[in-house]
Amino acid sequence: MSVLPLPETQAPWPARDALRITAVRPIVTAPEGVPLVVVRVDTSEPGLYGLGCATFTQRFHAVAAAVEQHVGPLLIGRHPADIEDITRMVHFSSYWRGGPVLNSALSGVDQALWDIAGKRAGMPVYELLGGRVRAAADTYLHAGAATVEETIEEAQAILASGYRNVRLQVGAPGLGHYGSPGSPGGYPGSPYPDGWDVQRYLRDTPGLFERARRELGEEPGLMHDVHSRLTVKQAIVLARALEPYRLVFLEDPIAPEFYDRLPEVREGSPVPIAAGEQLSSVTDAVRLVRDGGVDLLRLHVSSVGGLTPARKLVALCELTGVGTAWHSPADVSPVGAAANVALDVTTAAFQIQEGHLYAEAVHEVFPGTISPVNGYLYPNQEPGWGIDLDEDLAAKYPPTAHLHERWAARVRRPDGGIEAP
Ligand SMILES: O=C(O)[C@@H](O)[C@H](O)[C@H](O)CO
Ligand SMILES: [Mg+2]
Repeated sequence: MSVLPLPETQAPWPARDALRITAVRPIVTAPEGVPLVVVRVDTSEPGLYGLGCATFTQRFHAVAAAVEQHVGPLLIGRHPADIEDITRMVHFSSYWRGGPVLNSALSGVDQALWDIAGKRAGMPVYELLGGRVRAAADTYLHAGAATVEETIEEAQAILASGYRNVRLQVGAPGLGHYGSPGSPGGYPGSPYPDGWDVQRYLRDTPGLFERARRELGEEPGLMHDVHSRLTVKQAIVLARALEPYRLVFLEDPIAPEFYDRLPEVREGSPVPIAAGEQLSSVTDAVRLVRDGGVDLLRLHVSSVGGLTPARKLVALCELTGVGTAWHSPADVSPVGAAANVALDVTTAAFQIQEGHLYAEAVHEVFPGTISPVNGYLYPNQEPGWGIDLDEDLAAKYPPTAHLHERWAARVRRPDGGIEAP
């Protein structure tokens, strides 16, 4: 990358001091098999750098190239304090803007700049955001097995280890089921025997929750992820069938292509609707909140462009009575997970945080990775995100094609037609 500042991308105001951005680069690493993309922004002050999450695991090469070739050079020579201006400049300068690739790249630099801001101030990012309104973020883990019995057992183990909330998914015939193992050849007489059958899913899912309430009791918070493959009416039928089990939320009932119909789903649903992890447009997220499409907004913070746009959406939620439940499974880096927690503990809109127990290798590559304590995620107390990246170790875990993408490619109905995965 050229180290020469581009005159056009510099601020038209004098910087307060001599600090400057000197380098921007992506680091891709897969310590638990999931390719994670992190951006490192270096400055003219020795030892002062920031890390940001740019993970779009299904298209990680494209994000890395966007950072390396397009976004990074725009930042050289800028003072790292101008986060708002820099991110607007990056966003608008491509003219055709947004989308998950460019927004993930933008998120990487944005979060890295917040990390630098925290390090300069000697404050964790949550203090820069105005300080805490709660001590920690309550979280949930996933239970998902081939049978109802095994799923309940997994849930029991999660609850026994200190969590109060658990997401339940149960397997079904075929390979297209989300969040739990299926079985090949589930529909032997069909054109595509590994297919996924919506009627079977609509029949099985309420049974899982009926059994869960019976065996887990009334106390645990329960949630379920449809993974975006129902019609509006099917979603309402499912939501009504789940009413007796008092879910914390029903997630992604319909595909993002039909989000303008989410208000209908929400209107007809007796359980809270959570959606938004697939959004890569701030404007679309605003519409979702403004038009009554969600009880809980579920951002993948890097796909909307980072902390800067996310905190504005948080404010919108807070001011309009909508909750937040950020996306954070294995395909968010520990830096992104820390950004989630910073938002969680600084807004009254927060409801619940998706949690993931990172493999030991992830903790080694990213010292400071937040671990839940009794099911709560506490923000790090160190300046910035409080998370580092051991690049030598990261290089020992080269990325390969992500399994999620290969799974998604064969989600079809038994008749062979592709489903939104
Ligand atoms: O809510 C969730 O954790 C899932 O929807 C995953 O994010 C999705 O499979 C992509 O990794
Ligand atoms: Mg989901």
